[in-house]
Amino acid sequence: MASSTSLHEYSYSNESAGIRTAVLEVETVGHNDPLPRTTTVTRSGLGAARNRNRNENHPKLEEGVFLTWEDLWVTVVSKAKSENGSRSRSILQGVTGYARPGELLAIMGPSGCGKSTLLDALGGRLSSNTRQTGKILINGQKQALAYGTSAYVTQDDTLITTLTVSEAVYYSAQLQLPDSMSKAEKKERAEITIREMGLQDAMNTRIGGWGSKGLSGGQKRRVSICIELLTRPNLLFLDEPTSGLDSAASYYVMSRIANLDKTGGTPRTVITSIHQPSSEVFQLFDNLCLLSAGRTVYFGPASTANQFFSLCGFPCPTLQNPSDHFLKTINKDFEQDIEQGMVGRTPTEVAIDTLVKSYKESESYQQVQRQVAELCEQDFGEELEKRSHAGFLTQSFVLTRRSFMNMYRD
Ligand SMILES: Nc1ncnc2c1ncn2[C@@H]1O[C@H](COP(=O)(O)OP(=O)(O)OP(=O)(O)O)[C@@H](O)[C@H]1O
Repeated sequence: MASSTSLHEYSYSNESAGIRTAVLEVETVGHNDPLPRTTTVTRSGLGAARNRNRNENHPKLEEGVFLTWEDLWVTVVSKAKSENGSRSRSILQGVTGYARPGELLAIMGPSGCGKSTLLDALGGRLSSNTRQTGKILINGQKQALAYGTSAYVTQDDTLITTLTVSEAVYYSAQLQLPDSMSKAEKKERAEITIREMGLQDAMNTRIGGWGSKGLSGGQKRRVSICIELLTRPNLLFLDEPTSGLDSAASYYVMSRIANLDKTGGTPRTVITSIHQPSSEVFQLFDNLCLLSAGRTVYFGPASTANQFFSLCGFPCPTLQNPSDHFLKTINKDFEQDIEQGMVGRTPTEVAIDTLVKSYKESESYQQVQRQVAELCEQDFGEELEKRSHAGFLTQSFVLTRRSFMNMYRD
């Protein structure tokens, strides 16, 4: 049975709190489902989010990080001229979006479309041969990400293979957490974080590497994430956290990440780039940013992306994973190949242009603009505070100990 989706939009307001919330109901029938599934997407802004915080005791939303980027361009400048005679190349071309506390934003697109560049730009990690224009605001202000408020998990695991999981995480805790915390507190933080990532059974297993078997690939990814979570960052960037993992391990890693802020404390803002999520992993995303050659094909609730593609004339075939369909539709790497370079009967280049143009004219785009404007105007008070870390002497002592331990075991 072909799937069909219908949208119902209505709004309600809370006069006493001065909040108006728009609700988008997406009703999907298909995939052999006898009953329609209804996903409710609250298109609320900060006001409603804070309202939820007050009314449902949602923990400390005010301390969360709201990140917005507007008309963001990133250009690479090289000494050699390219084929068209230009010395610069635009990797990101005017992308706009936002990320909010308690939500997981996934950045998807074909290889080389600019996913890592967008993450790097938002995390303030662009390399020196790039130029960036556009507005990136943290809690409505232009500010650098203060120490301890954000963390970035890179694509590669750089772990010391001779250490066990608990040693690796505990050493990192001693290096990152402030001297004002006692050893017992640091140990406890390390243990809680290990449990958060579901690694309690592997605590005493050595990480392992070349020639010495240790953790699986998925477990290593989780140790890397654990280490970055020790400072309890409010903003978490993940570059391809599931690369090299099978679908079961990918789901496990992503579901842990998606459920991180459900365990109490300040809701975390999570932005991840991801290559090819399974449909189960895709369902974990709150928002989706789909890029093609540096342009936005879609930004909005992940649950309505399918509807957007259908409306543009590229419906997802029955029983096909939506993310596979999106990527197949906008991947022009194999354009020379007639079979691959056509979407149905439409050339990929034309399909991408249609989607980019349709997105710019869509209600989703208007909604993103409104949300970004609302977040930019909001008064969030003080800038994010820099957190203190371990002093020079502590770090020297811990690093020396860790090196000796590594050399002895190696
Ligand atoms: N500092 C740089 N100097 C030169 N070219 C760069 C630089 N950073 C990125 N690029 C180029 O920009 C394009 C986008 O790169 P980016 O790493 O953002 O893509 P991606 O979508 O993350 O790819 P993948 O999924 O393969 O990791 C690539 O063609 C890359 O070679």
